[in-house]
Amino acid sequence: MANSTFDAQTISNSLKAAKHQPRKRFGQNFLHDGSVIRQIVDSIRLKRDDNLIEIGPGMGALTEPLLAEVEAMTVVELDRDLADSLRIRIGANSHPNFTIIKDNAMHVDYRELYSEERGKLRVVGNLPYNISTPILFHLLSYADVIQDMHFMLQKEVVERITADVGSKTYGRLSVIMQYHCDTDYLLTVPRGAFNPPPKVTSAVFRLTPHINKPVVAEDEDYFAIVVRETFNHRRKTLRAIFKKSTLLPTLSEDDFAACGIDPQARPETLSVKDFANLSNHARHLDV
Ligand SMILES: C[S@@+](CC[C@H](N)C(=O)[O-])C[C@H]1O[C@@H](n2cnc3c(N)ncnc32)[C@H](O)[C@@H]1O
Repeated sequence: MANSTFDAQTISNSLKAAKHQPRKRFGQNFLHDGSVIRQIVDSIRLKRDDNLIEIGPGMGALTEPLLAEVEAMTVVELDRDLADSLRIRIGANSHPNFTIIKDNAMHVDYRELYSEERGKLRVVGNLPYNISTPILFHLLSYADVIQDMHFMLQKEVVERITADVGSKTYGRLSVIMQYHCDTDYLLTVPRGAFNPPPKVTSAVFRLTPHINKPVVAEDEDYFAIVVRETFNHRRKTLRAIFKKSTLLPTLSEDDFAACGIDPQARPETLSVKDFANLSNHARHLDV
């Protein structure tokens, strides 16, 4: 496919034509760098019959090149003005398989977009940074109907999501996301690729929900509490964290040994499997 026609001038003209002032409260930073747009679209490796969903299409910088690659696509846009101008620009009538949902992505029931015939969802979005983590958690609750997700977020958040155990950025977000999905850092995107430029550098990453989780927490809510409580005190040893916490039981040497974990270890050295072992063991003990 030819390079995207979405250069800085096109976006700037589109914004003017739509008399659209980027709205801070909706996290509106529009992509205008054609080569970045092409790299993002290529990284998704779409097939014609994919069930593609874009969150926050904005002025359509990603939407148009994405739509060129698939037979059907649904977009979810909160800003009604942008959704209306997208309908006109893309010509929803001439694209019977292009659907615009004017709604908050946090309120969408993604299960309704799935069917055996359409297949699992492939979700894409240059996400509004102000609500990025809640949107990710909302989508994780639909992991069984999602094939994969490609998102752009602040580089710092992407580094945390994709961090390896033991690294400086490994934390709660890494463990929870990696419990549910394979995570891949794909590309770094400079501030200048957007209009207006955001304050920080961005990055694109892929989340692929596990079909069969390699590690199973018997109680996922309790697992999330263990992860949160331990990383709230990431400088302390696990022995001290469990002793001090009002939500977790005090663990004996035998308890730690049963989980195969050194009580002197600190949270960032624990793998997802270690956290699952700890929570599966601790949930049976009295606090
Ligand atoms: C960072 S902009 C990206 C726009 C476009 N995809 C691009 O790359 O140029 C985020 C987009 O998400 C929309 N948005 C913000 N909050 C939203 C929400 N809760 N649900 C759906 N869309 C939202 C904004 O209006 C905006 O169009």
